[in-house]
Amino acid sequence: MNKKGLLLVLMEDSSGTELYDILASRKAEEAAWRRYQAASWLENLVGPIGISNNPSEKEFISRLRNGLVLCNAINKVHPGAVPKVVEIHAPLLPLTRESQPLPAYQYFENVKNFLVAVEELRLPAFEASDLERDSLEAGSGTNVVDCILALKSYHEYKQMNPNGFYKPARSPMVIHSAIRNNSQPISSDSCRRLDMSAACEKETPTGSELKKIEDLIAKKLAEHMADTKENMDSNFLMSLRTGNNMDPMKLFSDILLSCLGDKLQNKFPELKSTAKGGSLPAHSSIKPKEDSSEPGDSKCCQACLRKGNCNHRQLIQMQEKELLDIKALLTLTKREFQGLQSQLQTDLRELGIQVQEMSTAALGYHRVLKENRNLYNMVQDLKGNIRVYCRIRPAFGDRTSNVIDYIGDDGSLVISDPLKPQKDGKKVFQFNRVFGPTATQDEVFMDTQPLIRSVMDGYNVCIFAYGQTGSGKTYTMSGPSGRSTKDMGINYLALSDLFQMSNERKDIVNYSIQVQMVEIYNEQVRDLLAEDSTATKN
Ligand SMILES: Nc1ncnc2c1ncn2[C@@H]1O[C@H](COP(=O)(O)OP(=O)(O)OP(=O)(O)O)[C@@H](O)[C@H]1O
Repeated sequence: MNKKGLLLVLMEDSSGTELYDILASRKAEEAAWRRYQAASWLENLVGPIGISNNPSEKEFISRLRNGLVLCNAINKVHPGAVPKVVEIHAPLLPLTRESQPLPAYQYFENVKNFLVAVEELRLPAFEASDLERDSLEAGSGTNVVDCILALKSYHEYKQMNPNGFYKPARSPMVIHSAIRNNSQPISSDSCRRLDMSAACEKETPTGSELKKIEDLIAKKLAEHMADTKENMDSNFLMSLRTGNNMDPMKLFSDILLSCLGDKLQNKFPELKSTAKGGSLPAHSSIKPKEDSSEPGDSKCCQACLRKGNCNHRQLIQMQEKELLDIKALLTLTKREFQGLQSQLQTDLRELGIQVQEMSTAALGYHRVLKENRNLYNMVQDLKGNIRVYCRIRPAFGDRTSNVIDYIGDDGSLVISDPLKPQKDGKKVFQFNRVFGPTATQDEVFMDTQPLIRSVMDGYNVCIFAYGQTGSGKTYTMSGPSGRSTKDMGINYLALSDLFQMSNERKDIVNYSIQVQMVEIYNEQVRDLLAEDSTATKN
């Protein structure tokens, strides 16, 4: 079954007369309200026009028939819109053809000029004939009212936006008017049923009139449905067909909303809240956009719609975008962190390898050091565990005669006694090394110094001087008398070397150094550092 057929069945199933009366009553109320708005605005704009508070369509049209009020109004809204207005100086009485003081063509001039001006402002116009007939046809007054209310909207817009571009809004009533203009005219009798005038409001439509109106509504609804997508599903139609107990006005509203769908809701956002309030059937295929969101969000947006301002969806979208950015950043950071972790592990592995290599090198070094030490001490052994050096003290004063005949580099010493024959007077001695009278303290210590290192390696070493009185033992071992640091003897130089080497090896070996001073004199040993230095030991 096609849609038109469905709608016709629907209209027949509803109680026709009752539905028609309710529809007519609602439309009449709305038309009266709009006439009142148009008349009030005109009076505010151009002054009293002699019209009642609740004008009938006939009264309203008769007041505007000469076009004077309309021209004055549009000139107030848009100065100069109608350059030449035909003035009428007559009391404010209802104007019929008989009471018109000027020829009708002059009034027609005003109306024609007004309509031209309205066209130039791109506002919905009406036909001049809408004002000419005393017996009005259905919708004639509606067109005029629509035009005046559009002019009113234009005026209000221009007052708020002097330089703005006015885009005329189409209200459902304007749509209704347009439909009427494109359709065949409805009989004046039928139209009278939609009027609020006392003469018409109680009349009951005949069957043929009712059928005509029903056909017209069904045709227009079917045209809208054809223009839109499948806005009505079979469930909805079935429910309508069987919905005998439904409120007829609600039913009509549902049909309109279903047929016009999003197109109408987009043009008139206020219908969204109406639709959400229950006018749309729950099973309708037309769903408000908010229905797809969360319940809390929907409530929130309803509240915002009432305020005329809703930015929650935009905020949510922004937050979702930020969330995505943060997620991307987190992923990037995780990747960088993993890269750093991997790099750190590589560095640690390389460091471990280097430490291992250094440890191996250190072990090798210690092994080599030990070997070197062993070789060193072996050399010292080879040089002899007991070494004897000879130092010749310089001669003093008049004892200038020199008995030293020869000092060899190999430690040989030849002494000649001038008092004895040549052969018997010569004596040869052999030492490890012989230091002549000119040898310095440092030269003597140089040969002793390797033994100090042997001490630090754990070998026992003993150095002592032997000789007759005044031969220079004290001088060689301690140095010249007095506190001079110049020409220090072997004892001081050896101790200095000992502490220096101990300091160099402090990280490897902890040395403990003790000093003891004894004197061996006449076969007796005396502790020189003891408090009772007179105590002796044999
Ligand atoms: N190589 C030297 N050069 C210059 N002066 C020296 C040298 N050897 C010793 N003398 C001087 O000779 C003197 C005697 O030396 P020293 O006192 O050292 O002898 P000694 O062997 O210690 O005597 P004693 O056994 O009586 O103590 C000192 O005045 C000392 O300065």
